[in-house]
Amino acid sequence: MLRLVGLAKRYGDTPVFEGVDLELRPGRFIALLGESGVGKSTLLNCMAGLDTPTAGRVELMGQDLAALDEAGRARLRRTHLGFVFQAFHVLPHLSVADNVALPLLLLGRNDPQRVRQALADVGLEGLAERLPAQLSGGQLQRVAIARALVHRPALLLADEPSGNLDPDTAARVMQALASQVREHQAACVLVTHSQAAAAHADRVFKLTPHGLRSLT
Ligand SMILES: Nc1ncnc2c1ncn2[C@@H]1O[C@H](COP(=O)(O)OP(=O)(O)OP(=O)(O)O)[C@@H](O)[C@H]1O
Repeated sequence: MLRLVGLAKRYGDTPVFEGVDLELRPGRFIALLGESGVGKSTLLNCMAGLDTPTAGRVELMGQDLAALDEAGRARLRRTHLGFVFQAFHVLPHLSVADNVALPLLLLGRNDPQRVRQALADVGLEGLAERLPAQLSGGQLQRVAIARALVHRPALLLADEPSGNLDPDTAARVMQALASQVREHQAACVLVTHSQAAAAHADRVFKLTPHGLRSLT
């Protein structure tokens, strides 16, 4: 599903991380902790082919991302990936429901029932027709999560998805991610500073400048 081999990233002369190895199989849920600035978001972006590592290899669904062109990487992402970004990247001129429906439309699917279910999973059932400007930060974050889940991707990459949420809503959102893993055999990489969020994962790793260290 996802394999990282000797992954390294540097900006000019400044190393971010090196020696990152990981193998993630379907149905596995891992949490990634690490100090601010250690490169967790950069690593997630490398996993998605949105950033290019300086060394090493990323294999997604058995394909070496470096061997694909940009269109090939985009196709792979569209089909197999759900990504919750730290900055939600919600489209401002589309309603909540239309934002969440986007991954399905890009795959040529029209499934309002799936959209309703994804919104209900994150507790936004009443807000489908609102525009993003009419939502709170935590509600926007949940739109981003519903959008990442709606097409039932094989791999979920979530960057601090519970960061802006109160404990009850955070637990509900983590539950939505976890059920995607358990019921649909997705794999999930969760970047978080929250121990409560990390507790939903099967394994917890800490990203250090010299690779991933297993904490559990
Ligand atoms: N375009 C860039 N040029 C130079 N350095 C960069 C660039 N983008 C990120 N960095 C640096 O790379 C490092 C990793 O950033 P990243 O956002 O991946 O960290 P993070 O672990 O996700 O941090 P946080 O927990 O605060 O979100 C940081 O030290 C950051 O300053």
